[in-house]
Amino acid sequence: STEAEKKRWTLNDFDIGKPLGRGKFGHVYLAREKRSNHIVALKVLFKSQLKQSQVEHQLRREVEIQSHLRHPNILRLYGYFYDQKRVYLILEYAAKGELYKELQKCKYFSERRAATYVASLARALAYCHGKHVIHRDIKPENLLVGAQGELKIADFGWSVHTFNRRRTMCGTLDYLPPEMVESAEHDTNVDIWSLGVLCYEFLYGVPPFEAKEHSDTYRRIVQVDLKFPAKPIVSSAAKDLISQMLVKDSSHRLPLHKLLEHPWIVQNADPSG
Ligand SMILES: COc1ccc(C(=O)Nc2ccccc2)cc1NC(=O)CCSCc1cnc2[nH]ccc2c1
Repeated sequence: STEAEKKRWTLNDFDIGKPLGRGKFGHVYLAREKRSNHIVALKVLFKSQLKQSQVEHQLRREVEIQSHLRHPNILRLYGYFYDQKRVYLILEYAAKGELYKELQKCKYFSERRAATYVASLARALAYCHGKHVIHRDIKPENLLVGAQGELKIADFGWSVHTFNRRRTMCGTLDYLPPEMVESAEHDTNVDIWSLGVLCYEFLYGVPPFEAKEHSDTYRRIVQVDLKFPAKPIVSSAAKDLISQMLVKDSSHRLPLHKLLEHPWIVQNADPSG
């Protein structure tokens, strides 16, 4: 681990800048580490709220996992520190912000842009699975964009924030695979399903099983009621890839290394990611 992990950081090591957003457990600020002038995102969590939600162990486990993850498409957790009332997470700052805002702005992405994002996420997930880390909750709200336009899985504390965000994101179940909706146990193949849902949303601007009522979304997911709209026009190669990922039996979903060899990815993804 680098010196960043070992050092005992304090708030005095940072100049605090503008707020970047807020979650249930606290706010995130742009910050600059004074000695190195390194720009980071400083996430401030209130111990009182962590305690009353019994998530301290969750946070400790997550900090432990994140401190070993090093991948260009996974947002870094450089370190953490705490004072009397708060815990501070020193996070990588993604200069181009939240992907879902970009998706809302341009409705849907070109096939090249979608394939480039899907390929970089597949590489990041393969890296995580290699380290036995799964359920990197990959939906647009959890993806940030770095200075060079590269995607970063930001992972807002998946089981905590996402639950919180899922409720605040008007309770979307859209990204859950059948086995999670049916609350069976899940494995790394849940991430293939979520990546398939994401690929669909990148290309069509809406998730594949969207419905007005929760119960309808639930039914569409467990029945894998997959339909491709006539507009926007999407290549059959893209539809073929999505159809191989959104498969009910998790063991029959296209594995990540096969995804990276799929013609649609090979022909459309920018290799630099
Ligand atoms: C590795 O990442 C994380 C690791 C852990 C946690 C976390 O809170 N865990 C937790 C909390 C409580 C209980 C249990 C677990 C959160 C993140 N990541 C984020 O929160 C991303 C947005 S903050 C950063 C950031 C960067 N770059 C930006 N550019 C524009 C906005 C923006 C925002």
